[in-house]
Amino acid sequence: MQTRNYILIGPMGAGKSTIGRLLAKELALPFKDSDKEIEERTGASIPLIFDVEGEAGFRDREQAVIAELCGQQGLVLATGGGAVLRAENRQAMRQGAVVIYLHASVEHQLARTARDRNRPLLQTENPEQVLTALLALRDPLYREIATLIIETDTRPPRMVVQEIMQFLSTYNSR
Ligand SMILES: Nc1ncnc2c1ncn2[C@@H]1O[C@H](COP(=O)(O)OP(=O)(O)OP(=O)(O)O)[C@@H](O)[C@H]1O
Ligand SMILES: O=C(O)C1=C[C@@H](O)[C@@H](O)[C@H](O)C1
Ligand SMILES: [Mg+2]
Repeated sequence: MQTRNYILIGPMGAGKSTIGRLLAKELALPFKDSDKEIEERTGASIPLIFDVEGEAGFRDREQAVIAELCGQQGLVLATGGGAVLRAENRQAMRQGAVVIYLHASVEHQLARTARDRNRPLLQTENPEQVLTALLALRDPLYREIATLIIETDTRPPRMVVQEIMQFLSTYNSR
């Protein structure tokens, strides 16, 4: 049962990194964060990678990391908000994994990302407009590969984890 991967997808500020870490503790599985993994392997921050290589360069690095981590077993993996953009990533992520879409409204995404300068796509005059456009484009892609969708606007991280665990208790015993 514990050999499958548990993959968190969803927009910036949905809580993938925060909830992924807590969920990994609950499941007693190793936790990986594709954004962190990219930074460690590149030896550069995400903003610097975007500056030097552009978003396309970042997406190439992201694809390589996702392919490798999805090839492993028994991980909890928090992905970046744009990891679903490439069909190759969607295919790799849905392969034998439980894919959990953490949903958050633009209002909550905005509040949760406001003070963090580490997200290059939001360093603009109007982050609300950017988040709205990104969610419209990506929401169908998140839904396409989701095993489970959880609303995070009204639930603190621990409650989100509890809900995931409740779902898994029936899903894993099928
Ligand atoms: N359910 C929640 N309720 C309130 N605050 C939350 C919730 N989930 C996460 N947060 C807070 O929102 C901020 C962003 O969370 P986090 O970094 O986990 O998002 P993310 O989905 O990993 O974003 P990214 O796609 O940019 O990596 C953090 O400060 C975190 O504490
Ligand atoms: O939503 C996105 O496209 C991104 C989200 C972050 O997790 C990082 O992967 C990066 O800042 C891009
Ligand atoms: Mg994250």
